[in-house]
Amino acid sequence: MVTYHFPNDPFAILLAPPLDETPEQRKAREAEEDAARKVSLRIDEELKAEKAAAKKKKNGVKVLVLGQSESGKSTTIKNFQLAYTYQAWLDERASWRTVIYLNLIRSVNHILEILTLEMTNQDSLSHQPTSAHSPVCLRHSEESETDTSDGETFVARPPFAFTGKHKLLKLSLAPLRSVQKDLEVWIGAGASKPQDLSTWYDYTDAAPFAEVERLAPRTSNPRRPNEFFIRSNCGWKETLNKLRSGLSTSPDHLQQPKKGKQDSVVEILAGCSPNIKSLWTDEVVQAVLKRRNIRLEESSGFFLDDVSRIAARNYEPSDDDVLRARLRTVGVQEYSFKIEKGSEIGRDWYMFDVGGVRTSRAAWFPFFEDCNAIIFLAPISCFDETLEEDHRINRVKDSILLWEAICSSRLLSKVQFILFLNKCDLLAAKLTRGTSKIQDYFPNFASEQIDVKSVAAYFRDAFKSILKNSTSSPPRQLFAHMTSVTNTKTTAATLDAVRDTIVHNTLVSAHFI
Ligand SMILES: Nc1nc2c(ncn2[C@@H]2O[C@H](COP(=O)(O)OP(=O)(O)OP(=O)(O)O)[C@@H](O)[C@H]2O)c(=O)[nH]1
Ligand SMILES: [Mg+2]
Repeated sequence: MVTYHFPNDPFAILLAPPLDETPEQRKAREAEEDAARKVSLRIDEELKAEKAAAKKKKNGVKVLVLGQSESGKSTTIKNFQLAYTYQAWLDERASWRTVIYLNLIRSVNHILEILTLEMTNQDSLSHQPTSAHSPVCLRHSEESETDTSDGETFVARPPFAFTGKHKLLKLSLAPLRSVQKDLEVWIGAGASKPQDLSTWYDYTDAAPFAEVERLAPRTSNPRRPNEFFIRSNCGWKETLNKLRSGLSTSPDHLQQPKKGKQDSVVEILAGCSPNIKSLWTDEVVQAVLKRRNIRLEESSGFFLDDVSRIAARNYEPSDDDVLRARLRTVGVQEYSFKIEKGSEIGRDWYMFDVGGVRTSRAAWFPFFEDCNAIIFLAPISCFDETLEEDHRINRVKDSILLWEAICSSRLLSKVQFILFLNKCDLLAAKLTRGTSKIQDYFPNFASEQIDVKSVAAYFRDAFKSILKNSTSSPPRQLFAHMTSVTNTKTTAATLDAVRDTIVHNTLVSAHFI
């Protein structure tokens, strides 16, 4: 029997093995203690690694990419990936295939819905005795077709020449509706539409984070709820990882796609490909879309022109496809890059991509704390459009309100601002068409010349004067760029300039220069 001596140590007495411990019990105890020691060592190692990562991050450059939904934030980050971490980009590229399928199928289903509506309306009008031999009468607004209430202006429009071909196309492409539903479940939150706020009695706030900042105590750090936001499993990086591993991104395990489901999507799409092409190139369908002022080719996630290539069984997404693919960001997604060129070679960059819909913006605030620069995207082609989440609000006006709040944030008073006046390619197309007049939406626009340059200059001045009037001291310089971030060539040059600006200003504020 072993005798133990505990000179007045109550803990040692408490933890001591029983005095009558048998050799077997001792062996089991020692094995248990050994396992516990290993766990403790592993935890120590993890804590050390976390501390090292936090220290490294402290020395890195932190950039927040902000702007309303569909302003091009994720696309800008994709450009950074392309330019600075091409291997990671390549690893991820194939996973975008499912998202591109969904983008394509959504466009097809959108056309089918409109076609069905138009055919039904025309059918019911043609059965009315007065219109049997006369042109179909439509209300002047492009959307309503059958309302004959008093006081409306009506214009006579020739009926569309629908034939049996359109009925057949509708029938043969009908399975795509359930494929879309499957893909949406499969992809998860990023595939869903944002919550519709337009039926709310009150307008929602453009910058709900301003209220969070106002309420935050000035002395305390607005601590980041790290685990929830950064490791949020609904960010698109996680979505892509799951798509790559063939798992459902839906939290509901009952919704897991059956094995081979992706193969069946590929098969259905390949089978539908000729009919999709026939639908998209059909003259009557094009006329329907035109009359309704729908320009699918300018909306996000447009792939109808590439249907034969994308619906091929061996389809692999190209860089350009990935850049044009649309997946809504939900939560906040962190990206890290190492600068591979110039004097700052080896420096770590951390970029944060956020969800831009109004209801997501309160979640931005915790990331304001220690950021060095903000890239703010304002899509200026949207001067005549409204927010998807609230059709009462003009998109450029929303961007301006958002910018005002960011400029007056106390926490951001020392942060470098870089403005991307984005979607200049779409602005050019819109101005050339001449269907919308900028003065109808921004009556102060006074330039005689109406082109991309003058419109961009008008908005740049508006953003600049807001920054100038904000309270920061010393006044900050605004670096504004006209961009079309789906164009990788022109964007690469902009990103180099942005990188140099951010690095320079970060060093200046750290008193290194
Ligand atoms: N033509 C054109 N399309 C663009 C441009 N910038 C972005 N897009 C497209 O617009 C869509 C939306 O872009 P995203 O980068 O996903 O927008 P986001 O700001 O991240 O949107 P949220 O994640 O909802 O906040 C994508 O399909 C892009 O390909 C541009 O400059 N020109
Ligand atoms: Mg995004």
